[in-house]
Amino acid sequence: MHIYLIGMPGAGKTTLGRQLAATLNLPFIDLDEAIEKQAGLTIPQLFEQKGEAYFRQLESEVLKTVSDSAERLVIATGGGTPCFSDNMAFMNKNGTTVYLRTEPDVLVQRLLNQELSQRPLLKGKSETELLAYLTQTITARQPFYLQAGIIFEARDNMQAVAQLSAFISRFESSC
Ligand SMILES: Nc1ncnc2c1ncn2[C@@H]1O[C@H](COP(=O)(O)OP(=O)(O)O)[C@@H](O)[C@H]1O
Ligand SMILES: O=C(O)C1=C[C@@H](OP(=O)(O)O)[C@@H](O)[C@H](O)C1
Ligand SMILES: [Mg+2]
Repeated sequence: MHIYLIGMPGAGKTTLGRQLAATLNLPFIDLDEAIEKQAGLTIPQLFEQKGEAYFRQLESEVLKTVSDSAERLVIATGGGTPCFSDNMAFMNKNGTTVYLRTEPDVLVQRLLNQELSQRPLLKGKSETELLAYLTQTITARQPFYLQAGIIFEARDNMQAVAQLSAFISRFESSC
């Protein structure tokens, strides 16, 4: 049974996922990185050259391939992963899903500190446009995100990892 981190871009799936894996002494997989490896193209190249529909199909396939591992993994998904195909049901069947819930204004501040060119759906947006896009997208995605086994508000990083691993072990022992 794997641990799947889900949530909006900037929620900390990759960052917290890596820390959680180190804390639990489990291998870490970033789904976007696995997709890039499989396609031989970066995420921006995939969107540009093949289009989003192709990316979503590949995303669903790679989610299933990496989940085939007999070893328990911490998997950081992409922001859209739970909302396409049967991915959310698949993840709930194959492990513990954790929704890293973050308010749009916090996401904007984190994302503005970063190079947006690596995130094709956000690229070229001003602060106002980013806030509008994230607010609207959270509303659309929330019905999927809220199917997660655990809903977690990430705060200070080090504390967040300890809290999150305690939540996961409590959740899994109650299942
Ligand atoms: N809990 C947190 N507190 C403060 N900054 C964070 C937190 N989680 C992530 N960040 C920062 O936000 C940015 C996006 O994080 P990332 O892990 O790439 O998010 P995701 O994979 O969910 O899109 C990074 O600069 C990261 O350092
Ligand atoms: O929100 C999305 O649909 C996407 C989020 C990205 O992952 P992050 O959530 O790590 O940015 C990546 O999978 C792709 O650019 C699409
Ligand atoms: Mg990520």
